[in-house]
Amino acid sequence: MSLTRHACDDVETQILSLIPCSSATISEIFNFTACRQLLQMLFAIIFFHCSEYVLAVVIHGKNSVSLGSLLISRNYLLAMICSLIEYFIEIYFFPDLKEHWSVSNVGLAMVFVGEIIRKLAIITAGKSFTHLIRRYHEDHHVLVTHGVYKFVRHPSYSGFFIWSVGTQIMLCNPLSTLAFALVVWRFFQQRIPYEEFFLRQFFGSDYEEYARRTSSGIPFIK
Ligand SMILES: C[S@@+](CC[C@H](N)C(=O)[O-])C[C@H]1O[C@@H](n2cnc3c(N)ncnc32)[C@H](O)[C@@H]1O
Repeated sequence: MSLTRHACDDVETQILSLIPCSSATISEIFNFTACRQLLQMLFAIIFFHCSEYVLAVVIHGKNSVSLGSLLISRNYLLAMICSLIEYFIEIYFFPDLKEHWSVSNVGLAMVFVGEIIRKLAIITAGKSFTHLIRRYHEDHHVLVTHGVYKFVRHPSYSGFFIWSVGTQIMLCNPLSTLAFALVVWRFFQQRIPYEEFFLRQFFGSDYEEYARRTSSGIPFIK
């Protein structure tokens, strides 16, 4: 009986001795740097998705918009979760990596710039902008070549490219920065020719000429 009690006391002492240690570790992980970077990330994500949905409702009307306009896919969620896992592993094992504030601030600036370019594109294209690629021409779908579309053919994609890579630079996540750049680039490399196939069908030589004089807006994609 007294032996069992002794054993219990030992276990209790060991558990208690662990508590201050683990709370210190948690406060080390959630220091000022982590709180600021993770809050910035949270705001960037919430603002991006909510504003996509609100703009779609304002432009197309509530009845024509689904929750798909929040632009949250399974692969996107997976990518974001992986980037957070990278963040927590690195802040635990290499905390100094997250203290590169000049790098993180460049990422924050990219998030702002990317967001502005994307939203300018959506507002400029108005009803011609849909989250899903149109495969049939509709009367109100006109070729847009003014505003941000004067400078690049795919400003909303340029904006998203800058925004998404920016979120990872902001978190000082080297692996996810590289992975996001590659995956998002590959996604647009496949999507742009598909989208332009229909734009050429809808607008013929007008689109041909526009495409000839205007670059895509994504590096290494013609
Ligand atoms: C998700 S939006 C992307 C628009 C454009 N690629 C961009 O990055 O800003 C896709 C829809 O926009 C339409 N679209 C793309 N470029 C357009 C243009 N210059 N004028 C009119 N519609 C366009 C396509 O037909 C497609 O249905």
